[in-house]
Amino acid sequence: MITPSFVLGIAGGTGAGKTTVTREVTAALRADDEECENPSADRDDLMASESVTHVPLDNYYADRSDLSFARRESINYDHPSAFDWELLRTHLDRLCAGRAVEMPQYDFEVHARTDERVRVEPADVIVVEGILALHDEAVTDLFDLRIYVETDADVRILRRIRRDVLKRGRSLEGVIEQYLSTVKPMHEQFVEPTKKEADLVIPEGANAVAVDLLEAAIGTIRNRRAGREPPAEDTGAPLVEYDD
Ligand SMILES: Nc1ncnc2c1ncn2[C@@H]1O[C@H](COP(=O)(O)OP(=O)(O)O)[C@@H](O)[C@H]1O
Ligand SMILES: Nc1ccn([C@@H]2O[C@H](COP(=O)(O)O)[C@@H](O)[C@H]2O)c(=O)n1
Repeated sequence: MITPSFVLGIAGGTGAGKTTVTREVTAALRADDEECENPSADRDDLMASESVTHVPLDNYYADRSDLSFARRESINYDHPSAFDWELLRTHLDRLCAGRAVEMPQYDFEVHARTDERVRVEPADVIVVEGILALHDEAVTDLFDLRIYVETDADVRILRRIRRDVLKRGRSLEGVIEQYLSTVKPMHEQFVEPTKKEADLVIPEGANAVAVDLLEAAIGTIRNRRAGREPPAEDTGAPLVEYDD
């Protein structure tokens, strides 16, 4: 049984780059862990190693399969009430206690959970990522480090149009209508204000400097907790916060 030693929360607006930051930090941490355990590991070994558990908030949209497609299409998915916070809290508590969860999966094309559940095992590091990852106090209290990814609204909507049309089965008109009616106002009312909860603000999504800093900070805290000496090059320097 693994009891996680570090829980990271990554919030930010739609299209900000949260998933990309999560992917890069995860790859960096897996590479670090694999290198410690197996200095000659190749890329396939790295992909197979599971030292990080990813918890996307998107999988915790409330199950509204009782509603018609038309009704589900009109839900405000950027309001906190769209999420099943209770299930998320239960699952995070279980993972933090070293127990596996059956994680729901979400299908954006039909605005509903799929029938599939994926068994997710706890790893040494847990990354919780989503637009409102820093919204719920009980969830935020679990985080050892809180990140807010900040990207200009025009860049985010351009990224979102491309993604929603290509990958989420949406029309251009639909994306624009949803953005103006709910995504933008909810971002301003609920998402952006969570920036003040963050320990670190990362501009533009993934960038090499930010990922290196995150990796070093997580490594320092994990080493300290495990009672290990930091590597020679690890200065234990404090985290850097980016200003607006
Ligand atoms: N720093 C960056 N520079 C350029 N494109 C980026 C950057 N970060 C993310 N992207 C791209 O923007 C899109 C949205 O990123 P994603 O990480 O999925 O955002 P989010 O999870 O916040 O919605 C993706 O196509 C991704 O490749
Ligand atoms: N059925 C749904 C559920 C959610 N959305 C949108 O997804 C966005 C959050 O995901 P990101 O990967 O962009 O962070 C959120 O802004 C919702 O509007 C949706 O369109 N349909």
